[in-house]
Amino acid sequence: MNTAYISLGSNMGDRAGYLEKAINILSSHGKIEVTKRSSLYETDPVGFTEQDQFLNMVIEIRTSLSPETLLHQCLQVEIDLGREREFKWGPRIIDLDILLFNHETIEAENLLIPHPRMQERAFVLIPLLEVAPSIEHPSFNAPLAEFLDEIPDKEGVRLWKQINGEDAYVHSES
Ligand SMILES: Nc1ncnc2c1ncn2[C@@H]1O[C@H](COP(=O)(O)OP(=O)(O)OP(=O)(O)O)[C@@H](O)[C@H]1O
Ligand SMILES: Nc1nc2c(c(=O)[nH]1)N=C(CO)CN2
Repeated sequence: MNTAYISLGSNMGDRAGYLEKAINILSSHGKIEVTKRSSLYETDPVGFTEQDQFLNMVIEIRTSLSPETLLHQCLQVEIDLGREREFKWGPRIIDLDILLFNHETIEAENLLIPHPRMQERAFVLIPLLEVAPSIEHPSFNAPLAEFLDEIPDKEGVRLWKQINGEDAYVHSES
């Protein structure tokens, strides 16, 4: 059985509803079990900044699927929910990125794992560290918490809805 981490984001329409639907569609696939889910974070857009704020979260899954089939399932969720790709880093009703797959590194034409930009993104690292506080980056062999320490724009990521109760990792703005 494989363990993987997936980042979900939405910045159009019923953002929380799209995240929930995406998780439901993934779970309805008999070979994907969602084992942990982070709180929801409202995040300032990174990259193309002239767009609405995102809701972001991370889930941990267990699956017997290969990384390629898991990617296919993630892309299928995006299609099922009606995502239209306007332009790279632009607004989207749903986006699913595979962050980590076991401790593997994969460099295929259509699939890069670990996700190449994950260690630069507070909107990824804060929810990821909530569900997996001591997880390491497979290529750098360093705890991902160390990368978060280096990111200057953490105030752009705010807790929106706590899912895991008092134990949730909460980035404090004060
Ligand atoms: N780890 C990964 N998870 C999801 N998609 C990946 C991954 N590695 C490569 N891809 C490829 O990226 C494509 C999706 O790119 P997309 O246009 O959604 O990028 P983006 O989400 O806008 O930007 P970013 O990749 O910076 O998050 C997919 O079709 C897929 O083939
Ligand atoms: N805050 C935030 N910014 C982004 C996001 C995202 O999910 N959240 N996704 C992007 C492309 O994947 C680009 N920029």
